[in-house]
Amino acid sequence: MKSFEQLWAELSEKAVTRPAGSGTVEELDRGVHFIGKKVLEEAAESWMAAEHESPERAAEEISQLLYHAQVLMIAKGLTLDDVYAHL
Ligand SMILES: N=c1c2ncn([C@@H]3O[C@H](COP(=O)(O)OP(=O)(O)OP(=O)(O)O)[C@@H](O)[C@H]3O)c2ncn1[C@@H]1O[C@H](COP(=O)(O)O)[C@@H](O)[C@H]1O
Repeated sequence: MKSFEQLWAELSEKAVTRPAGSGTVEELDRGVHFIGKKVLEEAAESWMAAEHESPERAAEEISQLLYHAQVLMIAKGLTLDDVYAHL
């Protein structure tokens, strides 16, 4: 288990060190357009899981939505504070 901030630290480091086999690095290389579609896909799956599936399944899909939102932030050069400033 990891927190939102722990995941952010891990993904930010991988974006710099670019370890082989990282799905994050692969997504970053594919760019904002590809990552944006993943965000939409996981948002839809989160919605459907919340409407029709168990709380555990909804939590799983929402975790993927948060992951892809973080990858999109990194691709766009944003920091956590850039986003937190709007909360
Ligand atoms: N939390 C996640 C995470 N959530 C989702 N995904 C990716 O998001 C995609 C969607 O997952 P699923 O296959 O379950 O989704 P699906 O909709 O059924 O099918 P597809 O989207 O794959 O077609 C997959 O390619 C996963 O690899 C994630 N990939 C990585 N992480 C975390 O990010 C960290 C870094 O990952 P790497 O960069 O791969 O080392 C890891 O330690 C994980 O904790």
